[in-house]
Amino acid sequence: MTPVVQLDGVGHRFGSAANGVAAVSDLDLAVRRGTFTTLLGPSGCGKTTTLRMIAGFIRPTSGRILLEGTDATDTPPERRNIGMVFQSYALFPHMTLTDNVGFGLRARRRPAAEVRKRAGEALELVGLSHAADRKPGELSGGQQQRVALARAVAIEPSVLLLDEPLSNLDARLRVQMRQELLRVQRETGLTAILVTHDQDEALQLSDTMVILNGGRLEQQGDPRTVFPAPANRFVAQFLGYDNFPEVPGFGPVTIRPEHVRLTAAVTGEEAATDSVELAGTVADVTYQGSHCLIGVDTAGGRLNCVHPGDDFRPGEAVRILLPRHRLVELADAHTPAGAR
Ligand SMILES: Nc1ncnc2c1ncn2[C@@H]1O[C@H](COP(=O)(O)OP(=O)(O)OP(=O)(O)O)[C@@H](O)[C@H]1O
Repeated sequence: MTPVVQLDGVGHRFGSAANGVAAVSDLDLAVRRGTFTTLLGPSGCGKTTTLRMIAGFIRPTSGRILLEGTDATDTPPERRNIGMVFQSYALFPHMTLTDNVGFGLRARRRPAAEVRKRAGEALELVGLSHAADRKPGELSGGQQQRVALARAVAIEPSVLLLDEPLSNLDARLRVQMRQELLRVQRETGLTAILVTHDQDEALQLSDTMVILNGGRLEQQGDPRTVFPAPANRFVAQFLGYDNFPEVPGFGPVTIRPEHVRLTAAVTGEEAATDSVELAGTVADVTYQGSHCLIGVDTAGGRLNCVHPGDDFRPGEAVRILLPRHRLVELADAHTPAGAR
């Protein structure tokens, strides 16, 4: 099936070749119809630049962009049939919700009756039919973002682009709105691409997560494949692996803090063959109520551990058990993006 959006070796350099910034480099991407893709990575990794190139606001300085199989590298934004939702809701304050949501359809010169009908349906989709005649200023932040979503969906775009749409909302509402976003995407069958720096958001929403670093692709795939098997140290660190110990008999490995087991050094308990055992000394204990975060110094570096009890103190000798099936071998030792 032809991808809805395809990037072939796409790059963008801001400024001159000599002094510029390579915001995005040599990016290949194929977004399948009806899927939810997230562009994930730390600040400055090129997420927004990528999204803006797909929208047509920024022209790639290398490579090409295909929309529905047709080269659209030089197609202006208004001819791309793309819906956008931004962090700032960008609603018209003097217009009713119906008029805000119908805006894109009116700009496309659709008949008034159709505009009214589709705006009504889009407002219903986001649960705001009852507020159709109100103005944006009378709504909460979460409601305003639903209006922005309804407006983007109303034009029946071939792709919905979402630039950190939830980051202005408080933590509880953000989690609620993620669910809402996913429901709307599933119900409409739209193809969505969302920019975020929040790995929980990406894990929850994505069919495909695309992890960027320094403008380059580090790893992509569905969350259930990527999360347990980060390809390299950057991805592992970004997904919270946090431990990169030297383990005798292994190359570069990582393990999540919640998978490291600690026992007292003196138990005499035989190490299970399914675990690798290390010796260490507790460096610090951070009490977290339901568990403690324990930092342990070992000969192969420091290990962070999520421990269920509060029974260790700094300075204590401990045995560390690393279940073999939890050790993730990293395909490559991480090379900082700037050094490539
Ligand atoms: N208009 C611009 N002129 C010059 N450099 C720019 C411009 N816009 C972005 N950049 C640079 O390009 C790189 C990628 O920026 P981009 O905004 O795409 O990153 P991002 O991952 O979306 O970051 P954030 O999460 O902070 O929004 C950064 O180094 C940034 O400083």
